Amino acid sequence: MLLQTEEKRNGNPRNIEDGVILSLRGVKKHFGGLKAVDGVDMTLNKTEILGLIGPNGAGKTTLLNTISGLLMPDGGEITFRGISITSLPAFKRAKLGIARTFQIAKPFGLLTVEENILIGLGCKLHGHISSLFQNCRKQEILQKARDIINMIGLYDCKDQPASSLPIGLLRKLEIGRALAANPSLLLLDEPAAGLNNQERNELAGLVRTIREEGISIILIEHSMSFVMNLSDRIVVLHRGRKIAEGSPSDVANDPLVIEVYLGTKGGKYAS
Ligand SMILES: Nc1ncnc2c1ncn2[C@@H]1O[C@H](COP(=O)(O)OP(=O)(O)OP(=O)(O)O)[C@@H](O)[C@H]1O
Repeated sequence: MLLQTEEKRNGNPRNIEDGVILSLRGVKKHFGGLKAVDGVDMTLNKTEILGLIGPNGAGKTTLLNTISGLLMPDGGEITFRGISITSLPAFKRAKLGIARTFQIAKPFGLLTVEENILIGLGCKLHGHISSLFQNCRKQEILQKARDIINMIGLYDCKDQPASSLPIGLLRKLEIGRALAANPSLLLLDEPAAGLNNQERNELAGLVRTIREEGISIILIEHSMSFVMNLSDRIVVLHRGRKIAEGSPSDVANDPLVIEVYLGTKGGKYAS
């Protein structure tokens, strides 16, 4: 098995409700008078792909940031694998198994694809990259890096500097770097933005493979075909509030979602 999730490492996960890996209750994040996230309740099931959609400025990235710990919520409770993480800093959430990608991929451009993945593995396993090259587990770590590189489909360019990659491959590398942290929850912020159809299809295949490895996924995306085809369930945000939740077709048929976000393009996903 390529990646070991917490469940696979430890047998039964600690103390979590049946099937639920992440739970948000009344989560709020305000910027001055702006209620960017305004009391959101949400759950994520194990190995579920949850699409998070809504108009620009709806609060999607802000909500993701409160889950990853980049932002501390101003109210509410976030539980991950049965543990309250509401006030934990980002690095502690990462240690518990939450990894993310950003809207703009920022790899170490001068380093190769493989070195970028090794940094993720080194930070996870040893705390500092320099120790990676001295320790006796070098072969094992290199093998893990190769496994991840194979999984993201970048083996042929593993020795190329990251800065030389086109955007479709950069997005995969960004995901590979997140996988190096051995997460059980992966947060993807607009991974398909700017990709052509072929790149999107490849990315969708990768996301499905990651789920098959036992990893739960929250996916923010404006590409409706991408998110509707991939997601088991969709949550719709508008002005910081959850306005709808359900299967892709339920959400596509929801009059309020059609009014504030999907418009007529929702019809295609309504069957
Ligand atoms: N650090 C910040 N300081 C002040 N306002 C912010 C900050 N971050 C986000 N906002 C505001 O919060 C609101 C929600 O932003 P957010 O980026 O979460 O929306 P979004 O749904 O992800 O939008 P998009 O689809 O355009 O990425 C917006 O009005 C945004 O301008």
